Amino acid sequence: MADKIKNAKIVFVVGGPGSGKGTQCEKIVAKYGYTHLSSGDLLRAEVASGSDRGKTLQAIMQKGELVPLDTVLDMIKDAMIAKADVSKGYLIDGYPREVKQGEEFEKKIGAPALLLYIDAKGETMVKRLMKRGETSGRADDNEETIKKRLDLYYKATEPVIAFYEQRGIVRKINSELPVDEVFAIVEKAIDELK
Ligand SMILES: Nc1ncnc2c1ncn2[C@@H]1O[C@H](COP(=O)(O)OP(=O)(O)O)[C@@H](O)[C@H]1O
Ligand SMILES: Nc1ncnc2c1ncn2[C@H]1C[C@H](O)[C@@H](COP(=O)(O)OP(=O)(O)O)O1
Ligand SMILES: [Mg+2]
Repeated sequence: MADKIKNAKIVFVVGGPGSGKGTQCEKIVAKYGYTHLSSGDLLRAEVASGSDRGKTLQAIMQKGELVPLDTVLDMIKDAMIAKADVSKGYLIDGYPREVKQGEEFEKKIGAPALLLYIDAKGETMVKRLMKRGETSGRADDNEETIKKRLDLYYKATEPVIAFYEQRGIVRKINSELPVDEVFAIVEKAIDELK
């Protein structure tokens, strides 16, 4: 595995629910042609397939909890391998959500070159998610689940940022700004990778 993707940069995209991870990843794909892998999207695809595994996942996600580490890591790994021949870079969006996920990823796949920390205030994230919930059809974009996701983000995911800060690969992105202004900051971080 490490061999197949050795020349591709791995970028972790971390931030709270509704911070704007997916929005910025789309723009990175458009400009840089990186492969975008959202753990949430991969999980929702499994749910949509109607499989038994999907049903179990759906119940966990609806409660705003984390699905088992092995499930999500295997999905990401398979998706990375499938794109290995064409990828110059990978955006790993929504992963790691806890320090242990980062450690296991590095054991099985490789080390990230950069962590984009998409940062917005709690109240901003709640507002955006409530708005997104009007059209997203996502079972977890409701007030009760949003609150749980936010709590879990502060408890489990923020330590991930501190963990990678020690390694000097974290770039904090102010996601309170309009989308294009946020992207201008993101571009600088990606350009520095080259
Ligand atoms: N910089 C921004 N300013 C205003 N709204 C934003 C910004 N970034 C994202 N949004 C909106 O907030 C919502 C959540 O964004 P999304 O990219 O889905 O976040 P995440 O993937 O982190 O949950 C979306 O409806 C999106 O259009
Ligand atoms: N790395 C991961 N580990 C465990 N569960 C995950 C996961 N990534 C996503 N999930 C599950 C739990 C999340 O509440 C749900 C939605 O994730 P998401 O689509 O990344 O949310 P968002 O983009 O709003 O931050 O999927
Ligand atoms: Mg997202």
